[in-house]
Amino acid sequence: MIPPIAVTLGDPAGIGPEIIGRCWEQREALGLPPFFGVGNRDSLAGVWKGPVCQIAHPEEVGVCSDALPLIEVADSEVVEPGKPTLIGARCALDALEIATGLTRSSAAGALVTGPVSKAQLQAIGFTHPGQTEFVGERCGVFAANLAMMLVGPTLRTVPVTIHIALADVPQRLTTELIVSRGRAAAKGLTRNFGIASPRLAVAGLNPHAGESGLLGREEIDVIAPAIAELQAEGIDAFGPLSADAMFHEHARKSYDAALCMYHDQALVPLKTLHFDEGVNLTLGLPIVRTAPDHGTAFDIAGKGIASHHAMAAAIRTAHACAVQRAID
Ligand SMILES: NC(=O)C1=CN([C@@H]2O[C@H](COP(=O)(O)OP(=O)(O)OC[C@H]3O[C@@H](n4cnc5c(N)ncnc54)[C@H](O)[C@@H]3O)[C@@H](O)[C@H]2O)C=CC1
Ligand SMILES: NCC(=O)COP(=O)(O)O
Repeated sequence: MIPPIAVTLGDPAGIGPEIIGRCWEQREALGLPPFFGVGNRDSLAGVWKGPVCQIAHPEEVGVCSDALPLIEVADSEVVEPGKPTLIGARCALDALEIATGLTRSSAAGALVTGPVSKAQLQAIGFTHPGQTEFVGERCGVFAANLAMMLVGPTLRTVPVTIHIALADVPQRLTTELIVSRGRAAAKGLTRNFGIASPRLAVAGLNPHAGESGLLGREEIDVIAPAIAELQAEGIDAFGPLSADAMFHEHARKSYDAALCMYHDQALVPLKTLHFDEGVNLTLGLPIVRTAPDHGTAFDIAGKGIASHHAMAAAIRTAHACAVQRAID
C-alpha cells in the first residue's frame, strides 16, 4: 500500500494552487491516488472555491474524504495571482522542504512538485539550478548522478545538460556526464517502468550529428566515446543520431528514451507532442519525484484557464512509479 502522495502547491502566485484544486475535485474521473497538498492556504482559496481540510501529517489524509487535505505553510501576505513576491517564493521553498522530508521519511509515498519560478527562488538565495537538484541534495545524491526525464505517452527524453546557457553547452558536455546521465536513464527505466533492457537513442549536438566532423567534432570526440562506454556497461545505447530526425512517430518506436544534449533538444519534442500530459520525473533518487512539464504560467494564473492535466499525469505517474518500485 503506497502512502498518500505529497503535492506542493508551487509558487503561490502561479497556476499550481488552482490546478491542484481541480485535480482533487476531479480525482475520481482522473484516476488519481490519495494525495495531499503542501503550501499556502490563501493561495488556494483565492483561485479555487473547493473545501480544504487542514492536516498536520499524511496519516490524517483518510479523515478528509470530502475536502482537499492540506499541510499549511503560513504566508503573511495577500497572494495576487500572476504577481510573484519574495515571500511567496519563501513559502514555495518551505513547502518543498517539508514535502521532501515527508517523502524521504516514507510518510508520503512520493513527491510531486508544483511549478516554481527559478528567478524568484534565486532572488531569495536558492543556489540550486532547479527543484531537481534541491531534492537530490536533500537525498544525498550528487547532481551529475541524477537525470531529468520528461515522460509522455509516446516519448521519454533526458537532457544531459539542463539549466545552463546554450553558449555553455559545448564546454559542459563531457563524455563522463553523458555516461552518468545515460546510466541513470537506463537504471531509471528499469526501476520506474519495469523495462528490463532499456534502449537509449543518443542525440548528436550539431546538425546532421556533426556530418563526420564537418559541422562540429563533439559527436566524434565526446558523444561516440560515451556511447561506447555505456555499451561496454551492457546498456543498449546507440547513436549519435541526427536530432532533427529522431522524434518522428516511426523513430520513437525504436527506443525507450532519447538522451539529448541540451534542455530544449529534450523538451521541445516532448512539449510539442504531449504538453497537456507531460511529466518531469527525477531519476537517481531514493524517492519518487515528479512534476508537471510546465512552469508557473504567471500570465494566466487565477483566470481559470490553466489545464490541470499535466499535474494529474504527474500525480498518476508518481503513484505508478512508487508501485513499480515496491514490486522490485
Ligand atoms: N517544474 C517547474 O517548477 C518549472 C518551472 N518553470 C518556471 O516557470 C516560469 C515560467 O516559465 P515559462 O518558460 O514561461 O514556462 P510556462 O510553462 O510557465 O509558460 C509557458 C506558456 O505556456 C502556458 N502554460 C503553461 N502551463 C500551462 C497550463 N497548465 N495550461 C495552459 N497553459 C499553460 C503559459 O501560459 C505560457 O504561455 C519560469 O520562472 C521557470 O523557471 C518552468 C518549467 C518548469
Ligand atoms: N524545464 C524543466 C524545469 O524547469 C524543471 O525544473 P525543476 O523540476 O528542476 O525545478
